Amino acid sequence: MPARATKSSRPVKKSAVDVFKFGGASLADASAVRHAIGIILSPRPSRTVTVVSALAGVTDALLAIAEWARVGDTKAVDVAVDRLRARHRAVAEGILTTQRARKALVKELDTAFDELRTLAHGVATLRELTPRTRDYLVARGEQLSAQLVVAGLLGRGAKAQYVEAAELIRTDGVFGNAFPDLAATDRVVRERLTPLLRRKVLPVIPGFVGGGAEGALVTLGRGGSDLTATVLGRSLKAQRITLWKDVPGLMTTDPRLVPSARIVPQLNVREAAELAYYGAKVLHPRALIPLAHISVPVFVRPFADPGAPGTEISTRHTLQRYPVKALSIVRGQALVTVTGNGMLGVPGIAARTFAALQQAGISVTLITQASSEHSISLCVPAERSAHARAALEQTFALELSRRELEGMDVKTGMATLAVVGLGMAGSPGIASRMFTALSQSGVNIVAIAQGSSELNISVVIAERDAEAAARSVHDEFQLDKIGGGGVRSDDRLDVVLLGVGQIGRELLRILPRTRRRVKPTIVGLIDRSGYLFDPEGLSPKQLLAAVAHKESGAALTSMPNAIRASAPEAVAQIARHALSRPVLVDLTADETLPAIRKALAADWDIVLANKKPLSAPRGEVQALQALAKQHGARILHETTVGAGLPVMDSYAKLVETGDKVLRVEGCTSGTLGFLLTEIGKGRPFSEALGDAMRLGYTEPDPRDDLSGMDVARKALILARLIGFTGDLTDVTVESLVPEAFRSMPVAKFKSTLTQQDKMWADRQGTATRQGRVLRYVLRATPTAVKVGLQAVPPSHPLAGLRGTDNQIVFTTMRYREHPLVITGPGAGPAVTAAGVLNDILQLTPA
Ligand SMILES: NC(=O)C1=CN([C@@H]2O[C@H](COP(=O)(O)OP(=O)(O)OC[C@H]3O[C@@H](n4cnc5c(N)ncnc54)[C@H](OP(=O)(O)O)[C@@H]3O)[C@@H](O)[C@H]2O)C=CC1
Ligand SMILES: N[C@@H](CC=O)C(=O)O
Repeated sequence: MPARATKSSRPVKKSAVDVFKFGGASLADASAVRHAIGIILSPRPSRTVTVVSALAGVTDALLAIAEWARVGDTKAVDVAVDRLRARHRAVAEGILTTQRARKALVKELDTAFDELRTLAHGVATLRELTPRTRDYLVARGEQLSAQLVVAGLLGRGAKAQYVEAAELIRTDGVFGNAFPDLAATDRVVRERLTPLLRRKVLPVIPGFVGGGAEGALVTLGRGGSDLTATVLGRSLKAQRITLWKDVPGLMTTDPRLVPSARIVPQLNVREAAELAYYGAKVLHPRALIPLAHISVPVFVRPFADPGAPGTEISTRHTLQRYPVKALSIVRGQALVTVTGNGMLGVPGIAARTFAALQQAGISVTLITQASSEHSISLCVPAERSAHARAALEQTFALELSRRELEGMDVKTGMATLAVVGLGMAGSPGIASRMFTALSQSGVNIVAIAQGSSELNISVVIAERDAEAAARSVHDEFQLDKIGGGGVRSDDRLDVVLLGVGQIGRELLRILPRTRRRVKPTIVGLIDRSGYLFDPEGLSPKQLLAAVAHKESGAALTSMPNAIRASAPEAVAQIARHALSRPVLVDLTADETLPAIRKALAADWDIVLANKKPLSAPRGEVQALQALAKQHGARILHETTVGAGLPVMDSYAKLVETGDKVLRVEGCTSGTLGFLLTEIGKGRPFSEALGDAMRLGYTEPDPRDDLSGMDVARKALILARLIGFTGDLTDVTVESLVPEAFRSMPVAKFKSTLTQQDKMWADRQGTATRQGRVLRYVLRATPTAVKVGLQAVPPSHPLAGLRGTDNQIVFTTMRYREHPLVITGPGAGPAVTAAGVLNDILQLTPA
C-alpha cells in the first residue's frame, strides 16, 4: 500500500532545494573545506542539502587499512590510522576559529578513529575481512568529512546537521556496489529532510554510503557520492543538483589528448549517461539513473571557480547544430573475437559468450556481431583479456574440440573511440564523416558498433592511434567551437541585444520585415536583471512575449527560462556557446565597456546605439579598438550620431576616397530640436518635454539631453574621428538644466518640470524679441569641441530645422566652399531602430 504523504513527508516546494555534492579531490585540506563551506552558504535564502565525499585520498587509505588488517599487519594499520587522524585534526584546526569548538570536534574525531583502530585490530585478529566489514570501514571517510563540514558550518553561525546516510539511502544491500531502492529512499528522505529544510537547517550527508539489510551499512561503488546526490535531488524534487568537481565541466573530449577540447555547456541526460558509460570519468555511470523520469537538472561545476557555469545536464536538447557533442576514448582495451562456422544459425552462442564473461566478473565495453553470424567481437579491459580467453575456451571446449569454433582471437593494445550526440539520430552521413576523418588521418578501424538509438557510434582502433583519431574526429565535428567562439556559417548571423528598452523593442518589431537572404537570428536578450538565451534562436513567440513583458515594465528574469546575471556575466555565459557571426548590440545608455570587452574577446562584432562606450576616456576607447582589431571584430555605431541618418557612413566614404574632414558643425539633438521648435510655437517647456519623452526622443534621463551631455558625447565621437585627442571633460558644454534640478532623482525631476516653464518662456521671449531662433549647436575641430545654445538669425541654415531634425555639416578639403550637409530626423525609436538594423545587416552574410 502506498504510504500516505504526511505534512512533513511532502517534498518542499519544487525549485526550492539545491543539492550540492563536493568530491574528494575538492576537499583536500582545511582551506578547501572552508571554500566548500563558503559555497554552501552562498545561496540566499539557503535550502541546500550537502553531500560530501571523503577527503582526497582517504578512501584509498581506508582500503589499505582494511587490507593490512586482513593480513594481520596491525603496525601498518596503526601508522595509517594515526596519519589519517592527524590529517583530519589539521582540517578541524583550520576550519574552526574558537578553541572550544576545535576541542569538541577533535574529541569527536578521536572517538571515530579509536573505533576504526579497534575494528581493524578485530579484523587482524580474525584474519577475516567480510564485504560487510570492508564497507563499514571504508564508509568512515565520508562520515568524517561530513562531520568536518557540519562543524565548519556551525562555526560560521549556520544551522547545520549531520544526517546518517545509511538511514536515508535505502538500497538492495549489495556490499561494495549497492544500488538505491528509489521508491523507499524517496519516502525516507522526505520524512527526514523536509522538516529540517523547513526549519532552515542545512543537512550534510556522507556520500557513497547507504543502508542494507538488517541495519547493515553498504557502499555504492567507487564515485558513488554522485549517486547519493542525484538520489537526494530526485527525492526532494530539487531545483538543481550541483556536483562541485575539480574539472571545469564535462569536456568535448580529454584535453590531454586534444588540446582544443572545450567545455560542453549543456548535455541531454541520455548523452551524459552515454558518455559516463563510455569512459568520461567525470560522472559516475549510474549517477543519472535516478533522474531518468524526472526533470531535475544536474550541473557539473568547477569547485575552484564557483562563478563558472560548467556543464548543465538536463532533459533539454540544445546545441542542435552539433549532431556529435563529445567523444570519449577508452584505452587499454582488448578485442576478443569468437569465430567459427559452427555459430551460423545456432541459438545461444552470444548468450553463452556473455554468461561466461559475466561469471568471470569481466565487464564488456563494446559488442559487435556481423550479420553473417560468423563471429562475435567484444572489448574487455586488456588486463582481463587472458581471463576472458580462458573463460570462453572453457565454455566452448566442446565446440572447439569439434572445430565448430575456430578459436578465440584476442588483440590487445586496442582503444575504443565513441562519439555521442542526440542529434545523430536521423542525421544521415554522421558515420561516414567519422570514418572519412579517421581514414584521412591514417587510422585503421578494426571494429564498429552503433546502438539502434543512434546515440553513439563506437569504433575499435589501435591504442597507438588514439590521439590522432581523437583529434581528427574532434575537428571533423567542430567540437572546438561548442563551448564558444564564432562559427563562420554562411546562413546565420546570431544577435544578442543588450538592452530591451524603446529602441530594443522597436528593433525586435521591425526585424522580421528585413529583406535579406539571411535574416539576423536573435539568440539573446539582456536587461539589468539578467538574460534570456537560446543558441538556436529565440522563437517569434518568445520575442513577442519579451516585447510585451518589457513594455509592461517587468524584468526579463520574471520570464520562463531567464537567468539572473549582470551584463558582463550574461555575455560571458552566452559566449561559451558557439554562435554564427555573433553580434552584441548595445541598446543601453549605460557604462557597458566590461560587457563589450567580453564580447570582443570572444570574437563577436559590436553594434552600438549607446554613446557612452565611445565617449569614454581616450585610453579606454583606444584599448577597445585594439581589442577589436586583435580579434578581427568590427564596431559599428551609426546611430550614436544622428540616429538613422548616414553620418558615420558619409564620413567613412569621404575618408575612404581620400578626403580630409576639417570640421563638423550642426545640431545633433533630436530632443532639443523638438523642444525648441515646440517652445518657439509658444508651448510650455513641461508639455513639450513630456511629449519628447513619450515619443522616445529623450535619453532614459532627459537631463542627459538638456544638460548638453548627449550632444557633447556625439561631438566627441565626431571630433575624435578628425583627430581630436581630448576627453569628454575637454568639451565645452553649456547646460540648460538649472543647478537646483541637476542632482535630484530622475523621477522627481520629471515631476517638477512645470517649475522650469517660466525660465524657458523667458529664454524664448528674449530670442523672439531679438528676431532670433534658438538652436543647440555643436562645433568640432581637431583642436576644440564646443556645444551650447545659440540664437541664430532666421536666415541661418539651422533656423529652418523642424522637430527632431538634425543637421550635420562636414567641411572637408573637397567640400570646403560648399560643405556637405546631412539633414533629417535624428531621434525616435523608428529611425534609430532602422539605423541599428542597417549596421547589423552590414555584418550579415550577403
Ligand atoms: N531614442 C533615440 O532616439 C535614440 C537613442 N539612442 C540610444 O539608444 C540607447 C537606448 O535608448 P532607449 O531604448 O531609449 O533606452 P531605454 O531606457 O528605453 O532602454 C534601455 C535598456 O537598456 C537596459 N540596460 C540599461 N543599463 C543596463 C545594464 N547595465 N545592463 C543591462 N541592461 C541595461 C535597460 O534594462 P531595464 O529594462 O532592465 O531597465 C533597458 O532595457 C541609448 O544609449 C540612446 O542614447 C541612439 C540614437 C537615438
Ligand atoms: N536623445 C537623443 C537621441 C538620439 O541620440 C536625441 O534627442 O538626440
